[in-house]
Amino acid sequence: MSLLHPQMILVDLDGTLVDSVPDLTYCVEAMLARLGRPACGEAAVRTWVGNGVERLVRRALIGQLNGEPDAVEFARAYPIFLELYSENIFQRSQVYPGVREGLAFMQGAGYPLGCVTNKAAQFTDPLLEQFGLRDYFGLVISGDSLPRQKPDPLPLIHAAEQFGVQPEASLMIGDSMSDVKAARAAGFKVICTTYGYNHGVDIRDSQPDAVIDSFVELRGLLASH
Ligand SMILES: O=C(O)COP(=O)(O)O
Ligand SMILES: [Mg+2]
Repeated sequence: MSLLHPQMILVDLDGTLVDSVPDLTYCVEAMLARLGRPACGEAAVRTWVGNGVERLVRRALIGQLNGEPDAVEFARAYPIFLELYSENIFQRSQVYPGVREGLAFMQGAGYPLGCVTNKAAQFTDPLLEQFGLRDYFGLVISGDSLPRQKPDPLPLIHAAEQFGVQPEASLMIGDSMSDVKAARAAGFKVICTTYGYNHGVDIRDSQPDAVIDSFVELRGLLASH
């Protein structure tokens, strides 16, 4: 592939910048324990992350990706999870190797950067701040910032408008099929990480424009001006 030269780059958070599943698992399992239910294990949580914390809690209650839990049980469980996660956003989570180098490269090359996540804003901001990542981004859009989240293209189109850049001149970097679907629907190019969370499916099946094992590989894919 020839070097990409977008005018703006959006980056996903969970599974792309930060391995947040250890904290999410801790909170899901603590919630299940309070409800008198057995633990689900980290491997399952890894396949359930990506569509926001509300979907994560619904999936944990039914023990699978698709379907709906009992409404009364969900109404009991969700506030428990929110309380737990607000106190355990970053304690067990880590920035993936190569991410800081990749962000510094993109910033140094003059690319305007935004973060677009399905994570709720009350958790996004402290997580980015804690790891010193917030200042790379001129714009942060969370899962509840707009009426619709990824895979809907709305957050990507909104971000392009805010930066004053055409979607066709924009790039999304993410880890899941939601990132690819949102990017395609918005008219963005898309690069995916191989290490993130994609519901247990190989992200190559979604045919992103390129895949990377680490953000350091962005040097070889993006023009450095
Ligand atoms: O489901 C989540 O909260 C994670 O969302 P993200 O991968 O869009 O950051
Ligand atoms: Mg993600």
